[in-house]
Amino acid sequence: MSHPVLETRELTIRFGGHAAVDGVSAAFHAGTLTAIVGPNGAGKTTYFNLMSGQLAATAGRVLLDGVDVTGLGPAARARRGMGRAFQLTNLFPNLSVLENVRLAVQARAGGGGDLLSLWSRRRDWIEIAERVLESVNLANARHTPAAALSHGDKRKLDVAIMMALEPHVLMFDEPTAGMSVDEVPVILDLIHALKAEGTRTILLVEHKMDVVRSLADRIVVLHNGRLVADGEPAEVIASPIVQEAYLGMPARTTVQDLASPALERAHG
Ligand SMILES: Nc1ncnc2c1ncn2[C@@H]1O[C@H](COP(=O)(O)OP(=O)(O)OP(=O)(O)O)[C@@H](O)[C@H]1O
Repeated sequence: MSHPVLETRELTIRFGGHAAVDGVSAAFHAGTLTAIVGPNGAGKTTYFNLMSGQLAATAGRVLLDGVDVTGLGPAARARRGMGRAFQLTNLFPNLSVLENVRLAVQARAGGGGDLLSLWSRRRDWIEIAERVLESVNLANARHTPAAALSHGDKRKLDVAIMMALEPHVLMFDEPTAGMSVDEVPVILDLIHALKAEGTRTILLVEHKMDVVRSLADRIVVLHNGRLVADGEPAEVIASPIVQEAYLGMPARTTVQDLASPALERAHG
């Protein structure tokens, strides 16, 4: 098998005495979409934050393309090709959709150079930005200020900005959360298309099991900060440890989302 693009080794973070992520080792390969699931508070978002550099590990390591990036912050990891959607902190609220994406394209290209060449390159950047906006179905809103977008469109813009940076690792934190029914397929189709390219390493935190089923090549299950299952979707969903973890979880979480027929019977 090829070398992993992204890898965590015994990755741990403690808040006070509590290990929110506890010795998690996993490797992620190009062309694979991995869904990270688990009950509320399992440590999924914290694990994402440790991989993207938003949080610093208490122990363990993160490797990106074989390089130890544990000590690097989020910007340095982004420059090495890690993209994370749905931070919503990347948006310039008063700039148009197109300007937001154009700035990301420009940042990727490296904004340096003299004014004249900047000006001619600016056209190329705008063209690339337009193409990215087409791909997320946001071209019609190109002149709308980011602040005026619907929640769903803000999420699409966030994906567009991530795409403009041309990451080879893509992390989606609950891509469909807070989206209207008609907005959901656009984001899912986009993730499908990125996956179909077959070259990217895609990670997804997702509660909705139908979304996980339709997208994931592999499921990693976290429970109390620990990795408790890792494998093919059908196998993982059927495993006793997953059923136990989900049967034991609080009411807010969606048991039926993870339900296999056996689990449904247990609940029915
Ligand atoms: N900055 C922090 N300080 C203290 N505790 C934290 C912090 N961030 C997360 N935690 C704790 O770490 C645990 C894991 O939280 P995390 O948000 O990663 O879980 P999750 O699996 O993403 O949950 P959800 O599905 O509800 O989003 C929780 O017990 C949470 O309270």
